[in-house]
Amino acid sequence: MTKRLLIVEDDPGLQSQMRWCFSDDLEVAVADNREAAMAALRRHEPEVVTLDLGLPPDPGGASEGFALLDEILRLAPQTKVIVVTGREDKENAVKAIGMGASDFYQKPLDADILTFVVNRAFRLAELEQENQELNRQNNGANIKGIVAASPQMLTICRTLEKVAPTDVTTLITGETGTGKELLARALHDLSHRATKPFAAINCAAIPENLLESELFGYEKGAFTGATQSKKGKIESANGGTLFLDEIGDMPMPLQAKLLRFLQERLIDRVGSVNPIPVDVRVVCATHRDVRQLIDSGDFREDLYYRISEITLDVPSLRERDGDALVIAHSLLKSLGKQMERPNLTFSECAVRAINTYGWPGNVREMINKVKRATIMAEGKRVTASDLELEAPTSSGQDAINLRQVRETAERQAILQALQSSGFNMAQAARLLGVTRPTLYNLTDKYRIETSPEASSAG
Ligand SMILES: Nc1ncnc2c1ncn2[C@@H]1O[C@H](COP(=O)(O)OP(=O)(O)OP(=O)(O)O)[C@@H](O)[C@H]1O
Repeated sequence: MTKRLLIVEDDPGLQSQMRWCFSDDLEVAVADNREAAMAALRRHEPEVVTLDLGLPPDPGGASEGFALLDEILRLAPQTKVIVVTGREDKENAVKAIGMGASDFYQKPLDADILTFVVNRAFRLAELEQENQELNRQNNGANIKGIVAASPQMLTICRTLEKVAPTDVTTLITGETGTGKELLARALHDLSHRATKPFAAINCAAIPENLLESELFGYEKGAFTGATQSKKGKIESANGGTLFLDEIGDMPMPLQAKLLRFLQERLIDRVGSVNPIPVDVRVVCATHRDVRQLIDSGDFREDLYYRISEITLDVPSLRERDGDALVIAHSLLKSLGKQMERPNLTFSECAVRAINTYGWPGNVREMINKVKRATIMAEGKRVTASDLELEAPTSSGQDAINLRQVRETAERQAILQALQSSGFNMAQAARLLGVTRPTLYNLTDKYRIETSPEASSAG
């Protein structure tokens, strides 16, 4: 991306000397008074501004320069402002730094030093931007491995953070591929048990006759083939967390045995009469409707109450506002890196397709599609067809002129950014690549509500 510099200088001679210093590498705008400088700031959004403090109507003093410095930092606080002062004007330089200027430079002009100071400011701006981008990717979830921006998932993450340090038995429900196991691992990682084992077992994947010995272990000679004793999953999780996936598929006889374990915290290995005490935190998950299973007599109600001291209902991807795109971006980045295809981006049609598709297989399905696209994409742009998705028709198709197309797209992008950021204006502005004041102007212009309540009511 081209770097942009704004030179605020009222002396035409100095203006052209400074322009000459930089115009090869940078996009340079020049302003000779406060009003012109603010207009240029809004228009070009320069990362760096050099600001001569002695501007008209106070060219001999610094009042106008300070007023402008203040205005710049209020409108675009991330801008790196280098104040240019007179030869012996240390006092004003110090005052400007105190107000938030990032550096100062004293006249007379020395091209080498000025270039050095300006480049350093660009580097600083770049680092700050990278840092912000990293924070954005760390996303609202703030839990390792979980990418989320939707208010629905952020609420789940905050609940998870509160529940994790406790030992309460937690039931995680949600469609397949929504991230139930990921959340179970996060519960473990954020608990005091984090350094102890996390043992997972999928109750639906193991034949009924083997599940009991898998869970509870067995003693030597307990059955044909039991040539030596073996610990079960529950025992191997001792001190840590036991994750029972697809608990809704657990056979009835084992439900009774599990209930006894949850009540007494003792296990009986198959073929043993000596109960063994085990200290585990239990987390269960299911994609099935447990209430329905209870009604149909396939799940014990007493066990249900035991395992659901806290329930986390994970919404499907299509129910989460803005998550699909945020997760897709994150996957494209990580898979692109893994497959040595960095710097891939989604085309506009891919973005629309990701946002409109229903994702029946949720995040797991998305991983497969993005993986495929990472392999198939020609060039740097991933298209909807690389993702094996249908490209939805452009929403601007029926618009009668370019302005309408632009406004429709702008409005949609703003709504999307607000939803993705949980209506955090600073974060939404960053997502859109505009300043916060610009975003406020745009939400006013399009009469977009800036709070989640108001927007869902509307
Ligand atoms: N919010 C998320 N951010 C990043 N990765 C995610 C997210 N949700 C799910 N995933 C990834 O998607 C895949 C499926 O998630 P997971 O296995 O946790 O789903 P699940 O609900 O347990 O599925 P199932 O019910 O089929 O067992 C995993 O690779 C997981 O890391």
